Amino acid sequence: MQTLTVGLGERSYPIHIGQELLGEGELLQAYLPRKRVAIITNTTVAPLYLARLQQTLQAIGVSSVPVVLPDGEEYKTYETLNLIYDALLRNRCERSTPLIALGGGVIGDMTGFAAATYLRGVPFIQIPTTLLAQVDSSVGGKTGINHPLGKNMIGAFYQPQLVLADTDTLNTLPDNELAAGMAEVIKYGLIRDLPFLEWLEQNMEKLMARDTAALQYAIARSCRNKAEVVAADERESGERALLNLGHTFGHAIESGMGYGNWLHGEGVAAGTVMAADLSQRLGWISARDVERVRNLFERARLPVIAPDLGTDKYLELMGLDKKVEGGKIRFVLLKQIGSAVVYGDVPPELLRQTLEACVHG
Ligand SMILES: NC(=O)c1ccc[n+]([C@@H]2O[C@H](COP(=O)([O-])OP(=O)(O)OC[C@H]3O[C@@H](n4cnc5c(N)ncnc54)[C@H](O)[C@@H]3O)[C@@H](O)[C@H]2O)c1
Ligand SMILES: O=C(O)C(=O)C[C@@H](O)[C@H](O)[C@H](O)COP(=O)(O)O
Ligand SMILES: [Zn+2]
Repeated sequence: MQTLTVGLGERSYPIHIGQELLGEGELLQAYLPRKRVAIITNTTVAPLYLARLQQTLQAIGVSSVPVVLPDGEEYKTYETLNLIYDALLRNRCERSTPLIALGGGVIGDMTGFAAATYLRGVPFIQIPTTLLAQVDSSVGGKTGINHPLGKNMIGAFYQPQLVLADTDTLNTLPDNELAAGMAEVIKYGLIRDLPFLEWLEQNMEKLMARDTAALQYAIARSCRNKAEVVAADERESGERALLNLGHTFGHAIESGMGYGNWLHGEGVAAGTVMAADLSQRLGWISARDVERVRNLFERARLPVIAPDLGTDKYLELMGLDKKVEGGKIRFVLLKQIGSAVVYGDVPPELLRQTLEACVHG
């Protein structure tokens, strides 16, 4: 097992990464003094891992209230959030009752937001079971739900007390979901960790074949990158925005195509190729660099051609991005491979060229 820390003063917390952690009650014990928790999960993850977690909790004398939600990005909504509140109230969960998120990023984001708001705040623990959640969404405290007009539009910054990433849970993850997580892994290399990007280029086939040691290394290195960024800029007043590489385009793809039709990681992959294309049009990176980015996503079996929503639709959807300032869209772009910046002065003509070029490959 490897342990990292997200350094946020008295709100600092550990990330434990390793095999068979769902059975390690001692890692949870200190966070459950009142011996009762609510486990928020979904209809896919519950049959796989709920009983195992409940057994582990029982062994340390902790009882649990399971809350099993419908599965899918299309359920990351106000209505589903309300199902969590209903269950917590019906079961008389108190301020001292921690919530455990057992699942992927959708469950983690919604559980975190429920924890931030139920009784004005209860403790929560992340037990991420997808690659994406283990490398990204379980760390850093961005919580929330979607709005029909835009991704993650309603939410709060609210940190978990503990992240427990049991890499064995990835054994049941479908291939396309493994690939989706890889998009965020590649992101860290592109924005701030060139040696990691080079390692990914050397090891992508091993990772996609689920080599245990390679996956464990990639998860830990991703978490280290994310933890450093979050510790430096918890509420995204600066550097944290770099974690949004590919997301301005990607979120537009997700909402424009209808939530759940493109996976988040798939939107990020195609969106990152668009960001690379735009960076090239600005003269910052070369055509070979763009090809390098495209090639790595392809090797991770991710889409590199964006859906043709129409240029005006893209512009409308991206106009709702959370990074918009004074009506101007601010993009995360590549100054060079391994180094990103936030840039708000993209000439409209170049943006249109990218939107037209990237939907045709
Ligand atoms: N808060 C953040 O910082 C942050 C970061 C990145 C992404 N996100 C959000 O995370 C979400 C995407 O997360 P995701 O990719 O984990 O998607 P997800 O939560 O929808 O999970 C993907 C699918 O895998 C299933 N699943 C989960 N664990 C499994 C397992 N071990 N075995 C088999 N199936 C399993 C899920 O039920 C679901 O069907 C998006 O809503 C995105 O906006 C948030
Ligand atoms: O943690 C962050 O900060 C990120 O931007 C991580 C992203 O991968 C993630 O998709 C996040 O939810 C996007 O944030 P948003 O503020 O653009 O909704
Ligand atoms: Zn993301």
